Amino acid sequence: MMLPQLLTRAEIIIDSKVYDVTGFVDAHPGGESVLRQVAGRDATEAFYNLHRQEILQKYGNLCIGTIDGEESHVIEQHPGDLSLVPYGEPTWLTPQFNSPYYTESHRRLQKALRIFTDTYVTPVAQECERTGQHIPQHLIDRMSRAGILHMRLGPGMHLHGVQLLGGIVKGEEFDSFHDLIVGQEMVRANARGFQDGNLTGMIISLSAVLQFANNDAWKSRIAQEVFSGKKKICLAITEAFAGSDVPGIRTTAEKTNDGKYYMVNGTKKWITNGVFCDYFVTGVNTDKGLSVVLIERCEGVETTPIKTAYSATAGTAYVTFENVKVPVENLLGVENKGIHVILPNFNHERWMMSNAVIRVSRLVTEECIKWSNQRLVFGEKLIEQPAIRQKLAKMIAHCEANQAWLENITYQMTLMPYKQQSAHLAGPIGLLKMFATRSAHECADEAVQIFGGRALTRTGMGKTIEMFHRTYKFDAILGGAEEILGDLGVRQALKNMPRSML
Ligand code: HEM
Repeated sequence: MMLPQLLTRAEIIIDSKVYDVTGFVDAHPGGESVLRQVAGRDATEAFYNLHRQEILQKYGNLCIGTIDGEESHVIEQHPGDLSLVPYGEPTWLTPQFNSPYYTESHRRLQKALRIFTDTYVTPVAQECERTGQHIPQHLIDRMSRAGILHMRLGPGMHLHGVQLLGGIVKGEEFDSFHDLIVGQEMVRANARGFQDGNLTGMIISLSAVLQFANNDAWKSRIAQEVFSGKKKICLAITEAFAGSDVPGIRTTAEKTNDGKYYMVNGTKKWITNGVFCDYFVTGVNTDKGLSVVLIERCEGVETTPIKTAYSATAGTAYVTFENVKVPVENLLGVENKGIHVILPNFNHERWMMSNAVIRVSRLVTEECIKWSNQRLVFGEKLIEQPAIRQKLAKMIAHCEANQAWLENITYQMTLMPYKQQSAHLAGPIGLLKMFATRSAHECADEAVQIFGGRALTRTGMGKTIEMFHRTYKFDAILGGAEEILGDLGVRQALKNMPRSML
């Protein structure tokens, strides 16, 4: 329909608002001619067939007015808002549903963290993912002040007395469901390389220092430096020679004659955050077995970035230790019994990875539901195709099943003392992570088919799908490959099988 003469050739209407694109046509990523073709017309349908509402929010300065007597129909999302897309949120955040697990304290944390993530984390995450820059200090400082660095380690004494997000939740009341919320809210920044670059190394290594340091004053110093954001720490276990096969590592630590130092020699590979870390919680071979020592960056420690499928913002490193002198006080746990330092932390790491990939699978599903309702093909919306609805059904089912299983395991974590968790939950957590990444595989595959060519480009409407399809394998490999974890789950279950059942 041609619109009133008051529109000049470079003005268009989208959802009852008038945009003057005169100064924008040359810069339009979709080209100049498409805009000229619709100039002077209502371009609502053409626009939403190819763009998201967030683009209009970004280019809000082009809007010069609203058509008299008309109202906008498309909802604008603001920082902190819940998604209104069906299945866009887990059921506990869907008003019509109930949940036995979440208290007011959990809900307060969710709200505050969503605003924090939308406002401060997402813009930085998107930029770092694009440029490959490491996480900036100002964001680390802001997270530190809000207690987010403490929270990301999960429940524990380290949270006691800490003000969380300005005091809305007490450190003492923080449990595994708060932990679940922190993980699920922060991954909504939707930048897989940054997700790991955002100090994931700290989560999986500082916990070992807190639990196994042999000197309290030393432990407090390291913890204070890291929680304040002044120093960065990572876990250095895997090697070119040994991935999930931890006992196979070759990095050696030999005691000096005076017994005061270890001389460390060897290499580590795939070390998340290694490029920008000050401390390395490192697996080494001592004379009779595996030990874990904290190595401070010094002469003899070299880190080189490894190019991975996700952005360099993760700081993934190849690390070389050459005659590195490490004080024996930096030993964590007992010499030659390092496996007891490494194993307990695997549970939280695997649970945390499952938590994240389950939430991102939902985000991908939400993108597909939106796109299917937006995209016009052969004169009708994509969602009119039964084949598309089948794909969405499968994706939704995977997301819902995984979230329910995750919440069940998380509930057990809130009640079981630490020792019981190791005995009873290592297997179920392994199986959960295995299944969550199998589901991610299914969701990534279906999402690409739904988005078509746009799922193969790093910018534009399909960018979330492109990234997920390119990176979900990080979750299927890191922290224990699917096959290893499935096997662990079955072996642990069989340990508890009574002989009388034979
Ligand atoms: C205020 C109006 C508009 C703005 C601010 C705008 C902005 C953009 C931006 C930022 C992109 C890059 C893709 C992305 O990041 O998603 C893009 C792509 C594109 N735009 Fe626009 N656009 C506008 C109106 C239109 C209209 C009315 C049409 C068509 C009639 C159009 C056609 C296209 C096309 C064909 C692409 C390439 C998209 C693809 O291949 O997926 N744009 N636009």
